[in-house]
Amino acid sequence: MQITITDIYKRYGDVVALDGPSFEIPSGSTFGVLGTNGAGKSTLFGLLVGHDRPDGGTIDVGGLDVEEAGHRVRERVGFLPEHSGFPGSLTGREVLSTHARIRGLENRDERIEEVLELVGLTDAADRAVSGYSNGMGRRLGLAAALLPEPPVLVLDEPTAGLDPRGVTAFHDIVTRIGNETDTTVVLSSHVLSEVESLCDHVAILHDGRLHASGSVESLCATGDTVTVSVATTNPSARARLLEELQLRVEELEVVHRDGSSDRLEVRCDRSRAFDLVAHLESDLVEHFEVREPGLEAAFHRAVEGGSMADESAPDGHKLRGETAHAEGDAIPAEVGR
Ligand SMILES: Nc1ncnc2c1ncn2[C@@H]1O[C@H](COP(=O)(O)OP(=O)(O)OP(=O)(O)O)[C@@H](O)[C@H]1O
Repeated sequence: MQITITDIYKRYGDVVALDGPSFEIPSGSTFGVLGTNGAGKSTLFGLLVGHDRPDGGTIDVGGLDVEEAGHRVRERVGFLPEHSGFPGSLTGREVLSTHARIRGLENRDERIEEVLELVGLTDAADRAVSGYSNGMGRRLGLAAALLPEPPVLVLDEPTAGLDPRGVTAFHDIVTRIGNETDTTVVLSSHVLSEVESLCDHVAILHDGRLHASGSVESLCATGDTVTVSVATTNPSARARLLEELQLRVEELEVVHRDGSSDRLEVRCDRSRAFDLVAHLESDLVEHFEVREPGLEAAFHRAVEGGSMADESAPDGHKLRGETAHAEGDAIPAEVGR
């Protein structure tokens, strides 16, 4: 089911949370909404699932306007909010049974078994939710969202706070949903590697504005830089190597800034990559890895490059880059994992 977002505005008092982004979410895609903290992702999701009303613009879900046909749209959209909680004394199965009753689902027992199996909670279904781990709680929330077989699934930071096993389990479920159903999955995340592996399309928001959207493949293909990760022999070797590289390689950008570690991550123009690698043949270096620009580079380019509205501004007042600014160390720290 296709979703079309057109010139959507939302403000909270003086804060403009969404400043007119427009983009399409293709039917059946797994779509990532990316952005810096406060970019407007959760606000957008709140509007998309009909929990809140926009101050301007429209969101169309499969031909229905969210504002005009709120109830019918909500039937089409399963939602896993960023924070969800269930009464701890109920078992997982009882939680789902309550949700199914509220939704008026037929064949409810059968469907409950199906979603329990899909999210890997069959064995834990009769345990009280108070004993569930964080990851199990998230999977139960996903099961509840999936119960009515919605054609659209919206997941707000679904893996935030999960341990690596929980993250992997969640990824497997989302991949399965993507492969085995026509569901349009819309998710937000700060972990770019996660979005790159799960999603086929993305939108990048910053300060409530759209900075890029399209297929992951097309966004990643436009990079002209390479990233080099270097493990040095110790932190002082790291400092010496960095000093040497900065002297010898033009326009070197340091991606990983932690001076107390022996790891160094730098980015440079593709044309300088040979120079860079030549200087890594040194006894300061344990090993290194050269990476093609991925979604991480596309994200930084988009955030630093200005919004799409700036590019198309007819009066020329809003020049590319004028309104956008990188938020110093905060961006690599948040998204560069
Ligand atoms: N209920 C609210 N009242 C006031 N301001 C709000 C409210 N909800 C969001 N905002 C503000 O709107 C902006 C967008 O917030 P939002 O939560 O949508 O961003 P986000 O991209 O989801 O951020 P994060 O990645 O940190 O979760 C922020 O400046 C935030 O402080």
